[in-house]
Amino acid sequence: MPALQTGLFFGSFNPVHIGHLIIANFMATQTPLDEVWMVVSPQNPLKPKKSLARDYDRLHLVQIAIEDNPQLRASDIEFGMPKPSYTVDTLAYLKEKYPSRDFTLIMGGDNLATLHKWKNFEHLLAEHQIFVYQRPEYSLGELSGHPHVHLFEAPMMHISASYIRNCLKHGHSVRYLVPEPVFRYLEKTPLYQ
Ligand SMILES: Nc1ncnc2c1ncn2[C@@H]1O[C@H](COP(=O)(O)OP(=O)(O)OP(=O)(O)O)[C@@H](O)[C@H]1O
Ligand SMILES: O=C(O)c1ccc[n+]([C@@H]2O[C@H](COP(=O)([O-])O)[C@@H](O)[C@H]2O)c1
Repeated sequence: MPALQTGLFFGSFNPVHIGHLIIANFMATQTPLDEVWMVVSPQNPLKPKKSLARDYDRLHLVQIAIEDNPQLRASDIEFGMPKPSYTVDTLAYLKEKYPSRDFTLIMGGDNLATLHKWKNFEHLLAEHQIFVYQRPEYSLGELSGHPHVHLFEAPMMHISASYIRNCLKHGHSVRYLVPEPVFRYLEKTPLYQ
């Protein structure tokens, strides 16, 4: 049987928003990938931990955002691993745990531009394909010419989790910026006030 092609979309998802979901769905339906796992990172090595909601709250928001889509899955694989989360270590663990899957990394052009700062990025690139969606406001950097880097033009929303947290902090509505179940959950449970 051919290996299942699984895309890994890593992020803090603090909180998940429609910009993330548009990318996950695009990659699951318009590329050779069979499915996309949204991997919730407890701590990004290059970002401050400040204003980060608890791991399981962020995971729950991703779960309720995608529960009706069989091609998308929320993953807590990094919760039990050493912090901060280095992607190369997570991939080594996943490869061992799921030998019948091929894992491809999904990232935005902004992340590709700083990939040379990631732990063992040469190994990451040698072992895995990377599907990159272009973000018009960022240049791609030197690694965009690597044979394992594949560029895609996906629909893009100009929003970020920081913008959403800021709206919530000031009591502004985030309706339609996040999926409806996430909006309803955040109304009842003020994670970012
Ligand atoms: N609007 C968007 N469209 C496409 N990709 C996005 C968008 N916002 C974030 N991403 C990408 O999604 C991944 C996970 O992002 P992350 O969880 O850090 O969200 P963020 O919205 O960038 O958060 P923050 O504003 O807190 O930095 C990253 O690779 C990031 O580049
Ligand atoms: O492995 C690394 O060295 C590394 C350095 C920076 C970021 N990452 C991962 O990349 C993911 C997306 O990063 P970001 O900055 O867009 O939130 C996040 O899950 C991080 O754990 C990984």
